[in-house]
Amino acid sequence: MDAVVVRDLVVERGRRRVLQHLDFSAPPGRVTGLLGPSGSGKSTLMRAVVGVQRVRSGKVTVLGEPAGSPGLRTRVGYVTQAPSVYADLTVRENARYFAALYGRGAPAADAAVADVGLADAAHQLVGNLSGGQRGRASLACALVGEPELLVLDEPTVGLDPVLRVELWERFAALAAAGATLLVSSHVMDEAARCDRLLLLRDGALLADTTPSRLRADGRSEDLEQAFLTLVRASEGAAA
Ligand SMILES: Nc1ncnc2c1ncn2[C@@H]1O[C@H](COP(=O)(O)OP(=O)(O)OP(=O)(O)O)[C@@H](O)[C@H]1O
Repeated sequence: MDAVVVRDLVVERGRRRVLQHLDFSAPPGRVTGLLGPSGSGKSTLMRAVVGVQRVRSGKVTVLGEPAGSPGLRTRVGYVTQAPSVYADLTVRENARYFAALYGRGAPAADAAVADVGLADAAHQLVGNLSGGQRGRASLACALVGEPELLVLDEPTVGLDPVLRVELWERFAALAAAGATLLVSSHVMDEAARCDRLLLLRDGALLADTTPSRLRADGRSEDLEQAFLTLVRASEGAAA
């Protein structure tokens, strides 16, 4: 069974149609990357998957249930671009607080903090951390519940290259252990680390593909170049 199934999804925000008749499914135990330029609708689609976005029409099914169902609360982890951790608690206290909410103990919390590379900062108040560190603290709090589906909105923004690579390795390990990840990015070199790629442009799905298929279809080893070739081809087809 696919972990996420989206059928004919239409979302309007303000007076604009920001998602236009999207159809896709995300397989379990895989990292599905959601890529596209700023404003293409990545965050809106993630909000629809976690059930916090009002939709105009269409259907979003997550782990076999309608998106946003109460039964999904502990099965789905969501990390937004704005870190959602308590500034007046330390990193460790935050992780332990979320661990308690998920019925897990302190060792699980400490392991999640280490997983995001924050073991050395575990005793620091979140309010004193850098933006990138705060984002990782937020990620640790989502990981601690070991959700079956992790929805991560641009989790590597503001991180140095070493940390970015480490986090992507962590995502791959989570998927190998059975979790499903939906991860957005506007950096095409991160696309190479995904099993599946959804390329969004102007709220429409330009391609539902894999890194190797994108390279072949876009006739370039460079994913950014291949993506641009697809964009130009679609613009040519629309003209
Ligand atoms: N609260 C809102 N009210 C009205 N329109 C909105 C709202 N939030 C987003 N939009 C519009 O919806 C469209 C999609 O935005 P969304 O945030 O989903 O894009 P994105 O691909 O995640 O962008 P980014 O990479 O910059 O976060 C954009 O045109 C944006 O201006």
